[in-house]
Amino acid sequence: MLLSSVVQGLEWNNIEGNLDRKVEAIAYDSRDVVNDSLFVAISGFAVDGHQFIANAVEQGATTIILEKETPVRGDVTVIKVENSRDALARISANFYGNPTEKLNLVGITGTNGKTSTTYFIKSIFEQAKRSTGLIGTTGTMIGDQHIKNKNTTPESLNLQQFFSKMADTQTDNCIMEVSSHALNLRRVAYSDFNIGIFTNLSPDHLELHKDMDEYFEAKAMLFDLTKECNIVNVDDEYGRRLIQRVKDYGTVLLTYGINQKADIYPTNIRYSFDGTTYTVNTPSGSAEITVNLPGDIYVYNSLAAIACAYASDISLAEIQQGILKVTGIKGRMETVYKEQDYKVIVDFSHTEAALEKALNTLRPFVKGKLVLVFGVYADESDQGKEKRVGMSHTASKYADFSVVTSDNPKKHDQMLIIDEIAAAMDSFNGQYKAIPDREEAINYAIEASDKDDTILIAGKGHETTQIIGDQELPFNEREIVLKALKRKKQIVRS
Ligand SMILES: CC(=O)N[C@H]1[C@@H](OP(=O)(O)OP(=O)(O)OC[C@H]2O[C@@H](n3ccc(=O)[nH]c3=O)[C@H](O)[C@@H]2O)O[C@H](CO)[C@@H](O)[C@@H]1O[C@H](C)C(=O)N[C@@H](C)C(=O)N[C@H](CCC(=O)O)C(=O)O
Ligand SMILES: Nc1ncnc2c1ncn2[C@@H]1O[C@H](COP(=O)(O)OP(=O)(O)OP(=O)(O)O)[C@@H](O)[C@H]1O
Repeated sequence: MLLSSVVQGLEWNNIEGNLDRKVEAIAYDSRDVVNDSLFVAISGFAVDGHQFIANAVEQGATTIILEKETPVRGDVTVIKVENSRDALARISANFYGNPTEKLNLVGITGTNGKTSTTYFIKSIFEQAKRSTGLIGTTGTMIGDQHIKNKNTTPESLNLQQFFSKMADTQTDNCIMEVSSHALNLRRVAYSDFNIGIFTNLSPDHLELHKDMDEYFEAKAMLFDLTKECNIVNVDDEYGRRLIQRVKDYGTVLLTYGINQKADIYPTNIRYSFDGTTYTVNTPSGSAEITVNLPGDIYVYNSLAAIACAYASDISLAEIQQGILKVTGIKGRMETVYKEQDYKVIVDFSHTEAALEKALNTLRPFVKGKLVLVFGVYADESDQGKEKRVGMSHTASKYADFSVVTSDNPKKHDQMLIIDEIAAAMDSFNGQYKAIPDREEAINYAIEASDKDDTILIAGKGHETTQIIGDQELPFNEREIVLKALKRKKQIVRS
C-alpha cells in the first residue's frame, strides 16, 4: 500500500520526506519490523519506543511515526504526530481497509461481566445463523481459530488485523470486550461500533485511572463511538449516570435491570446451584430463559445479551436456545468437582465487587462451610493497598474461612502483599491462614475441608499460569484440585 493512502485522515504536526513510498507492514515493536515497514514509536509505561527507532531503520523501516522530536538517519520519511497510539489506530484501520465498516461490531465495557456477556451474545447470534467472531480476555475466535490475546482488548494494529480477517472470512459480526485501558490508550479509535453495552462499574484499575470519575469517563468513551444502539444496566449507579449522558445522542437506548424499571427485565426468577430460570420481558414479548450458571450476575449478563439480540432483530425462540446452549464458561463459576453437597469452584473474581457477588451467589447452596482461596494481584501502589484491604473485608465478611495466597505476584514482593492482606484480615476479625504458595494453599483448603463444604478458588479463572518475577509458570488449578482430592480420598480410605 502507498504511504499516502496509509496516512489518509491522519493529522500530523510535521512531515519530512516522501509520501510516495510503499508500506509493506506496520509495527509498533521494533522487533517486528521487516523491510519497508512503517514503525510507530510509542512512549510506553515501561520503556520509550523512540529509543528503538535506529534499530527499526536498521531492520528495514522506511517510515517512522513519532510523537517526540528524535533525530532519524537514512532515507526515511518521518511524520511527527501529537499522539502515537492514536496515529497507530488511524493508520492500522486504513492499512486493513477500515474493516469495521463491513462488520456488525458490538462492544461491551464495564468492570465485571464482559466475558460471559460476549459468550451469551455469540451463542445467540450463532443460533440465529449469524457468523460471529469474538475478542476478549479468553482470546480471539474467528471461525474455528482460537488465538491467545496478550490483552483483553488487543492493540489497534492487532485489532484491525482481526477485524479484517473476520470481514475476509464472511464473519459478519464481532462481539468484543472493550477495556478502559483500551479506550484510554486509543486501541479502539477509528472502529465503528454498531452496539455498545455497559455492564457495571466498581473500583478496579485505579492504578491507571486517578479515581472513579476518571475510570467512568474512560468507559463512557465507548458510547461516543457507537452508531446505532446503547444498552445500559440501569440497576448500576454508573449505568444511570451513563443513561443521562447518552440519552440525547440520537442512538437507540435500551436499558436492562432486575430492580429498576427497564426495557428488558426478568420476572419469576428461580435460582439453583446449577443455574437460573426466569421469564424475560421485552417490548416485543416474553419468553422463559434458562441460564446454566448460578446467581444474579448471570441473570444480568444474560439480560445484556438478550437486549443486544433484541436490538439485532433476533427472535425470542433463538434467544432462548442461544442462552440455553451456554453450558459453562471456563473459569466463570466453573464447578471443578461436585459430590453431593461438596463442591469446588474456580472463578475469575479478582475485584471486590466480583468476589462479593461470587461468595453471595454460592452461600444459599452451601450446607457446611464456605471456604475461600484468594490472593490480590500485584500492584504496590496506594490503590493496590486499598484493593487488598477491600478484598480482605469481603473475604472476612462473606466466607467462613479463607486461605490467603498469591495471585500473579510478578516482580512484586509477594510476602509484603500477603502480610498486608493478613493484617487487614486480622482487623476485620476474619478467620484465615496465609500460605504464600498457591498450590499449597489449594491443597490445604482441600485437605482441611469437610464433606458438606464448598471451596471457592478465586482470582485466576481461565488462566493456566502464575507469573512470578519475569517467569510465566504453568499453573493449572483444575489439575491441582483433582490431585488433592485424589490424595484426600486415599487418606480417608486407608
Ligand atoms: C500498562 C499497559 O497497558 N501497557 C500496555 C502498553 O505497554 P507499554 O506502554 O508499557 O509498552 P512498553 O513496554 O513501555 O514499550 C513501549 C513501546 O516500545 C516498544 N518496544 C519495546 C521494546 C523493544 O525492544 N522495542 C520496541 O519497539 C513496545 O512495543 C511499545 O510499543 O502497550 C502495549 C501494546 O499495546 C500493551 O500490550 C501493554 O499492555 C500490558 C501487557 C498490560 O498488562 N496491560 C494491561 C494493564 C491492560 O491493558 N489491561 C486491560 C484490561 C484488562 C481487564 O479487562 O481488566 C486489557 O485490555 O488487557
Ligand atoms: N454482572 C456482574 N456483576 C458483578 N460481578 C460479575 C458479573 N459478571 C461476572 N462477575 C464476576 O466477575 C468475574 C469476572 O467476570 P467476567 O470475566 O465476565 O468479567 P470481565 O468484565 O470480562 O472481567 P475482565 O475484564 O477482568 O476479564 C466473574 O468470575 C464473576 O465472579
